Amino acid sequence: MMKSSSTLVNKNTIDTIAIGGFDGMHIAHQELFKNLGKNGAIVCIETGYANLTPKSYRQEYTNYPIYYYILENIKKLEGIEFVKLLKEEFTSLKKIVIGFDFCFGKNRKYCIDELKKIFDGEVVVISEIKFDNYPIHSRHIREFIKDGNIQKANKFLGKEYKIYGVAIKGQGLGKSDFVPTINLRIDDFLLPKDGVYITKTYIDNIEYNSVTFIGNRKTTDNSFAIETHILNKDIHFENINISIKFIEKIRDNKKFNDFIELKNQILEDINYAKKYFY
Ligand SMILES: Cc1cc2nc3c(=O)[nH]c(=O)nc-3n(C[C@H](O)[C@H](O)[C@H](O)COP(=O)(O)O)c2cc1C
Ligand SMILES: Nc1ncnc2c1ncn2[C@@H]1O[C@H](COP(=O)(O)OP(=O)(O)OP(=O)(O)O)[C@@H](O)[C@H]1O
Repeated sequence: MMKSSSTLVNKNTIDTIAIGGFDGMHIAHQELFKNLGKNGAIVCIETGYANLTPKSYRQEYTNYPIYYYILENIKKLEGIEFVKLLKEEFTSLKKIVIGFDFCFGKNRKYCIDELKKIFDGEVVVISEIKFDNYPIHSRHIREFIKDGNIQKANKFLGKEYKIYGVAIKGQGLGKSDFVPTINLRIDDFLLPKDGVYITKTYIDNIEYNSVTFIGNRKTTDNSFAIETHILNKDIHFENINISIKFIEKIRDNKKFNDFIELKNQILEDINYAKKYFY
């Protein structure tokens, strides 16, 4: 199926929609999308809290066009008004796909039964999807990421957790005293717990194996940094868009007694990552 941007699709052809916040576009969200059919679309309610796939980054994880609605603008609607809005927006609407816990409208007082009564088309309800008996939800994935439990987060996401940022100027110490790194500024995305991670880094759509450090550089200037070292390559960039996929946490951030100790540890981290990749 071709990827359909919402700007390219004729809204009047859309006959099925899935509704929700869809931060992370995780495994359970993808189960909903399986019911969208040929002329489906995703209606994404923007809470302002999405930080796994903020803004329009969700489109990367589906071929269906996504239409964004700001929660603040629709949360006071009565049930009838909400359904009327959907039918005005999608004039061929026949089917709505939602999860077991979907509620909407003023004070979230309208849930599945009300939707079935108000909407004159089909309402498909997906029962709670779990992984190893644990319910899959964006809020749980955020907690795994905040704990550095990347492997579990990735299992729930159904893909490797990916963040986007911009390369910025560093201290200039890496290349001379440690290993070369690309320093990053990350906005909007949830950062994994401070520490060192096995990662893949994407620059100009090229994938590089890497290790990434997140945290205060306790051993040097104590300032907060996100730095990625590309394995087996000495490349340096600034002001370029970069994305990073997290694979596994290697260790916590640490203060070392001197630069030599830190350098030795960084080399060990690199070796650990190389064993994963090669
Ligand atoms: C794989 C890796 C692990 C790192 N681990 C630590 C650490 O545990 N503690 C710390 O203070 N700094 C750590 N750093 C950050 C270094 O202090 C940092 O790369 C160095 O200060 C150079 O910074 P610059 O790129 O801004 O010049 C790590 C960096 C890398 C690449
Ligand atoms: N585990 C799940 N099983 C089935 N449906 C789900 C599941 N999680 C979410 N949904 C459905 O997917 C849609 C999007 O939900 P939502 O954005 O609230 O996801 P979520 O992962 O539950 O997020 P949060 O943890 O922030 O509540 C809703 O229709 C919701 O009912």
